[in-house]
Amino acid sequence: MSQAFEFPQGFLWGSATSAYQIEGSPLVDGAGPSIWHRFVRTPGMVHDGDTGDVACDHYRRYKDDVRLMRELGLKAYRFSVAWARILPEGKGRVNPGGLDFYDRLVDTLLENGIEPLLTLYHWDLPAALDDRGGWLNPDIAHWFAEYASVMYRRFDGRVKKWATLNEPWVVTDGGYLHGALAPGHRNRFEAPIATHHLLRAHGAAVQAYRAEGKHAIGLVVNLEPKYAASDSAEDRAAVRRADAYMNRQYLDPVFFGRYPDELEEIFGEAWPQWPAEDFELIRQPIDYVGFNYYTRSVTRHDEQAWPLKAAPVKQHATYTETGWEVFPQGLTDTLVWLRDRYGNPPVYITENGSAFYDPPVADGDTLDDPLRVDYLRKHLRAIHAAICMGCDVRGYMAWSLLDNLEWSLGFSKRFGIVHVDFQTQKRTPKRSARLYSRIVGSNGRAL
Ligand SMILES: OC[C@H]1NNC[C@@H](O)[C@@H]1O
Repeated sequence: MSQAFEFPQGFLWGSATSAYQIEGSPLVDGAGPSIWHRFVRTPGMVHDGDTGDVACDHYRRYKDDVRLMRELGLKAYRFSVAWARILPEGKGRVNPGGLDFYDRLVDTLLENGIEPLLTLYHWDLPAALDDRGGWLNPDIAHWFAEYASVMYRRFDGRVKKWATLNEPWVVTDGGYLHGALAPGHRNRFEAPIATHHLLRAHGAAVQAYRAEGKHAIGLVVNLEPKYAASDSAEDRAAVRRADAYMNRQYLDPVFFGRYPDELEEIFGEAWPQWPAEDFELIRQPIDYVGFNYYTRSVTRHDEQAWPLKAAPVKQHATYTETGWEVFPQGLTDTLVWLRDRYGNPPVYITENGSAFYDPPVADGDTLDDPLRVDYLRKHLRAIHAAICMGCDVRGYMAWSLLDNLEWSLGFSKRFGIVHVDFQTQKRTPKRSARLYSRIVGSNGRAL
């Protein structure tokens, strides 16, 4: 092992999942339906008609999965809570059965020396709130803060790292602009409204945490660095629009209390004006940034590309099964960008991983996944390089612990470092899991 890639002492090594993608049992023990429980039943919206009705059956198998994390030597586990298990109607009546499940999960993690990192919202809005307009209803900031407070009071003694939202950009772009994700709207007037209400909900939940919590709370964003396809003014302007829309649209309001100027250019008449007090709520200081990294985009001007007038340019490179270029340098570049633009905030890589075709499970207890091994090694080295440049990166959560439901792609794309046979629910660590275990155990020296 080399000292070349040793990470700082206390660097937090773990893995990540989300409720709807792995739990199954969506309506048991008093839970209410989520918008994904509905969306997967919309013909044609999810690959092969796959649903989260069973998924990885984690709701019932969580003890085995925690044992698997312990055997891999993981120190932390990032998971999300299904809001509709806690508040079946999204607000008002609290469901003891839902709280009890997450009690069991958190206690099992702690008994196994694994730190829980809890995300309050990972896309599975209670359907009852969607019936009231969901992220388009300004009252959702209060509904979300009410839900968050129920969770803080129950778990803050055991959970020390909270996140309000996972990837608000995906919620808005997928759920309200392009319609590929729940609730499946395609409306350029709704998208900025959903964005703003997501940010207000984030701020309200952080404000509630400051009144009730004693530890750390942050926001998880997906960031995708944009590189100009040429040095032309058109392509550089396209990069600015794409970067504003995907990367600065959420962090600028949180850190600066304002949206990037490019968004009014992008949305035009559909871009609302918001009252100043909203930004005072949104810009509540956070304790860390959760950064989900997968890929970059080489971007050119495209007059026909709605609404950004920007389009990706394919590269001569390795691409994952989800069509994402493998580009570890983008992770280093974006960490440096975060350091310089937002004052070097503490950052946890809350998701990073890759979907590649996995051959059928080999005999014995490991499945070979060379492309994912290569992706993992190169991206961890990219993080190490950023740390050496002074970026305050404090942890890494591999996406994902398990193969799971990749939203509208169903079970067709496998991100897990552990293979799941969805017929038998058998878990089989892949070679990437074995490597990751050695990296965790040596704090990076095995890289
Ligand atoms: O596409 C891979 C992952 N990206 N971030 C959000 C997760 O829910 C996805 O599975």
